[in-house]
Amino acid sequence: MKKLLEGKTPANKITENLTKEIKNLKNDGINPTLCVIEVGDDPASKIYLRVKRNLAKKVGINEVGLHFPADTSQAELLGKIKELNQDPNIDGIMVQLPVPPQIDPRAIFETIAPEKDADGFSPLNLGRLWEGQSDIIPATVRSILTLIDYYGIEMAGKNTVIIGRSVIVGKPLAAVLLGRDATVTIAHSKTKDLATLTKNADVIISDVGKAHLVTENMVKDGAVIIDVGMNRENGKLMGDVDFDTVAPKADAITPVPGGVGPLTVASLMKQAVILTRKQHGR
Ligand SMILES: Nc1nc2c(c(=O)[nH]1)N[C@@H](CN(C=O)c1ccc(C(=O)N[C@@H](CCC(=O)O)C(=O)O)cc1)CN2
Repeated sequence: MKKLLEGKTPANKITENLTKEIKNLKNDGINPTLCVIEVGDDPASKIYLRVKRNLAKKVGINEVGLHFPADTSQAELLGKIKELNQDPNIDGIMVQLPVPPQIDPRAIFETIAPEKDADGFSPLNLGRLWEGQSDIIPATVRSILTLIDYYGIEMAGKNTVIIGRSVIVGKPLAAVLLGRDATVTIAHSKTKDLATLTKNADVIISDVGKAHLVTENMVKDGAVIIDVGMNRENGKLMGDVDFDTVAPKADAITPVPGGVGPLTVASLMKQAVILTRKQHGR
């Protein structure tokens, strides 16, 4: 392995730049405000929300946290989102996932106003990615692009296999990488011979949530491997890629933890500032 694609250094750089940018906005009387909604009491979400709160404070974003009990109805949540859509003091809105089963995440994505869509999950913003718009994009996708740019990975003409077809990572990532002239294939649970695809890939990006999914015999020498998976095995956090055996073959590979993950929250803050600028005509 030639390069370890660690996320902390580019995340710190984003944080530094955002701090300066927000200071300038505040000097002009603009106070970026992000509303973060939690429904229920998912323990992992609590940790991510704390990280979001702390980073917002660090860079100078005004974070408004709202907590709803786990039995909140979809109608009640959507009603609150509609109110926030109309609130001129709120620049960005996001609802932490997962939400309780009585709430359909798609209804949330469809209700958040596209111009306040901090997660970049609204159908309009997701659709615009296929037209080449890439200023409002899901945080994980932005994080992957940040790694690609920071480490100077050229995507044009690269055979790129994305494993996972989620609406919030796999599909938008395909749109954005097509925009970078990559040759993109999306593989998923019904894909017949995953190894044949991955063995021919210059870049493999996995977001499935299955430990040891990508093994050494599935990867060609010199491939770039980006692992978005987060799995716990005997208490240990690991990605979808068998890091120890795949890393020696790879030209570049993300660690898990420490790769895409640390960039996710910084990417959300970046997006909150982009939304703020747009709403204030900057
Ligand atoms: N509305 C949203 N909900 C969720 C999102 C999202 O982008 N929007 N993503 C995840 C959770 N998440 C942020 O919300 C998140 C996930 C992982 C990390 C991270 O730093 N991971 C570390 C490991 C952390 C650990 O030890 O558990 C890493 O990979 O190195 C940050 C944020 C689901 N919900």
